[in-house]
Amino acid sequence: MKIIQTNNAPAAVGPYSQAVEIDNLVFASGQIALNPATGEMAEGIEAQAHQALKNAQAVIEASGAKWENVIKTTVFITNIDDFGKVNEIYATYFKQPYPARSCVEVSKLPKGALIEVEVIATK
Ligand SMILES: C=C(N)C(=O)O
Repeated sequence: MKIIQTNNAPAAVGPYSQAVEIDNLVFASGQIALNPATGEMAEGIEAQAHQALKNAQAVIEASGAKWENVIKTTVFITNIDDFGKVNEIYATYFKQPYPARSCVEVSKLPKGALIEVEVIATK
């Protein structure tokens, strides 16, 4: 098992690693829209979706896996009415054939985030 750590994504906001690699799989923790340079949360669902996806990509790339090799994602959003907006942005980060995905509405996310994105990739 290998722990992945990068300054190109926000530091963990709790007792977890940014990602854990085992065999040929990289399990990344959920990313919220904190700017890794400033620690500030992006504002609004669109900006948060971009930042959360960028953070997830930075973690995966820090592991040496390719973003194209993401196989499964989970998207947590605090308002399912944002589903369409999130899909539009999400689709710009992935090419077909898309990874498997679950998208769920949750009541609250850490630090008041509107979205959290979790990914699993192969190496
Ligand atoms: C942001 C997280 N991934 C967490 O708190 O677990």
